Amino acid sequence: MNPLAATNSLATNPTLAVLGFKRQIVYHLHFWAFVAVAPLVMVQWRQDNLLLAWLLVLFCLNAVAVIAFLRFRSRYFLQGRLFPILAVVCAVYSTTINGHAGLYWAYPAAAALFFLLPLREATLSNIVFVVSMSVVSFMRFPEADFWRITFSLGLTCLFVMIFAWLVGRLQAELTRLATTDPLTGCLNRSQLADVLNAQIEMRERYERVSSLILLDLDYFKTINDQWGHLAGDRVLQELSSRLRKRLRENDRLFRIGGEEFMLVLPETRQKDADTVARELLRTISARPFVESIQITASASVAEVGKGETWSVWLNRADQALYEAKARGRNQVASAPRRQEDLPPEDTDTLVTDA
Ligand SMILES: Nc1nc2c(ncn2[C@@H]2O[C@H](COP(=O)(O)OP(=O)(O)OP(=O)(O)O)[C@@H](O)[C@H]2O)c(=O)[nH]1
Repeated sequence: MNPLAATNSLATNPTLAVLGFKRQIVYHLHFWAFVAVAPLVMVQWRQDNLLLAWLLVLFCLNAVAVIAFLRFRSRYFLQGRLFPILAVVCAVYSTTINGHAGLYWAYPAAAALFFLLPLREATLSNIVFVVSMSVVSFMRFPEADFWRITFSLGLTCLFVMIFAWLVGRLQAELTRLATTDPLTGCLNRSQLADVLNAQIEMRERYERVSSLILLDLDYFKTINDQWGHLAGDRVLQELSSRLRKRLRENDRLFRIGGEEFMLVLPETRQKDADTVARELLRTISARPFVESIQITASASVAEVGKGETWSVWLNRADQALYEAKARGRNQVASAPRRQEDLPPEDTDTLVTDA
């Protein structure tokens, strides 16, 4: 696998894009660290620092292994944990035996921790690192140098930590913006295939059956025409919050079109999803929305079938929704299930009204 592939070609969803960039960072970090450290093996060997030379050999071998795993297996060798450990040990040991010549490597090592480890882990590791370097400096250098090293290394860690924290927040915010609909806060279509595929996998592997509900407001165009787009927007916002109130924590709510929503209900059979869909329609029609707007919705329910792809599953639900609309709206239609997906006691395969 080419670790750059995820960002050279367009990633299919924002989560994959972030993973692609993380892989690139890990890949480049190990590559350039290898280029910088490999010549030092010879230097330390010639100076008879055999232990340090072997540690550096280990460092280089780990870099090669990480690069190879990323390229050919698309995963991290030992989860990328060996680089930070070896970098810190080498920097501390090298400073102990080589003085200032070893100290200079402490700064890139401190920065690398923040690129390779989760923020909390990197911060804790760096505290241990700075304290270790301070102890070595105290024993090895004059007092003025000890203070300089402690503060300059501590400040370097602080700056990189702030930078890593901001990048992490920015990444989380961009992912949120890319995966949710700004009007309603529901998930958008970018996650749709992943979420449905995860349910399909649960069905195929563990026989755990999920269902989806498609829900579409009836005659929404007339709301916009009569009360304006702003009122229409507020109806959509209130609708999503009413839907959310009825859902379980594991359920996922998508806005997949203008006034069309999709709910994914893990571990829920068609019969139970049908009950939920009917309740949802009741919560929509029972109380008026903003500006006393009275509205209804139509819904369809489809349980995932064995061997089905997500697009076939969604298509079955789509057909059933069309059926609910055609039969007069404000009702639930169950997508017909294939014979092999039916539990023995269940013969309810027909389209049913709310
Ligand atoms: N206010 C608002 N309107 C939207 C938004 N997205 C889509 N729409 C409107 O939703 C309406 C959808 O109209 P149709 O597809 O004809 O559906 P409908 O009027 O609900 O009719 P049925 O679905 O057949 O019951 C269109 O007028 C769109 O302009 C949005 O974000 N905000």
